Amino acid sequence: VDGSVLDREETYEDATSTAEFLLSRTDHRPTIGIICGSGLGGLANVLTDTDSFEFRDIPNFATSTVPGHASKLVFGSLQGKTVVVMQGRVHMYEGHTAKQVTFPVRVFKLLEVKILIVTNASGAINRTYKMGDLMVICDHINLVGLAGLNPLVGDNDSRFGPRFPPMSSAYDNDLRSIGLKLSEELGMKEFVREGVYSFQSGPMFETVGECRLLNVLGADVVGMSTVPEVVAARHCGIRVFGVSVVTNCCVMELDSDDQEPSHDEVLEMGEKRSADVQRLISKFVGKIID
Ligand SMILES: O=P(O)(O)O[C@@H]1C[C@H](O)[C@@H](CO)O1
Ligand code: HPA
Repeated sequence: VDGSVLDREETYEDATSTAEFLLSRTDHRPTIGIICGSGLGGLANVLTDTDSFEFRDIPNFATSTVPGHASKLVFGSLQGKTVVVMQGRVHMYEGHTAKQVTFPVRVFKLLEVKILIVTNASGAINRTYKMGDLMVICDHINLVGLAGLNPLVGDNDSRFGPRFPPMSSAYDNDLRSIGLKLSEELGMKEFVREGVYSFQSGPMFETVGECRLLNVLGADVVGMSTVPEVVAARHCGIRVFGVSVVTNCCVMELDSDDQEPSHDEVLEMGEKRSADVQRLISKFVGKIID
């Protein structure tokens, strides 16, 4: 597959050699990893004292082909903490396997990252949500993973985690409380929600019937990423905090005049909210004990 670098299952040894590659080229020893969603990579630009690597120069990393995903791994300082930021991510719809998409998370584990912060763009299923809202993710619905396309399928390497990991508290309760309290302190209460992210593989946006189905299932938003990374992180014991930017409202009625979603609209709204996301995540990093 174009852009994919491994044609076999990524192993613990692959992750070890990638981690060693990075550790020999930076003095940073991050305890917090951050993955930036569509239009949200600006966060990497507020780090200081940075060491930056193009994904294509990192052994075993895949490269993103999606506009709005810079494909850089940036180490640096943020609010007095050492962090590693993926400025952009790769998605399964680009042709990568779930294991390739989550390989960076396993490398984070070997770098001794303890907390993963994930951001993404999503479409609103919940009819009370508005474009531009931020949603602290409290749970996910992994339709793709439930159907068998997930990074934990295949041999389990117990050096990463157990064969049967629980996912019932995937999004850390304490981290969510800190994030929500902080959003109030920052005057964001009016547009910050807490809700459920549902994952579909993409790259097509959803039909009306699919949106209605997701609504019945209890989803508040839908997107095309994040969940594989969260599954891999929880498997290896990394705590997770997630924020989704509602970049568009899903079309819930056939033959309506509602605007159809487009990636341009997603990027535009992602960039509009990017300063707020940066502010929230930066202060959050400053507050948490890693
Ligand atoms: O990486 P994220 O989940 O933020 O990207 C979303 C999902 C698709 O990649 C794209 C659709 O516009 O944005
Ligand atoms: N659907 C799926 N993924 C998305 C959407 C959407 O409406 N908006 C941004 N990412």
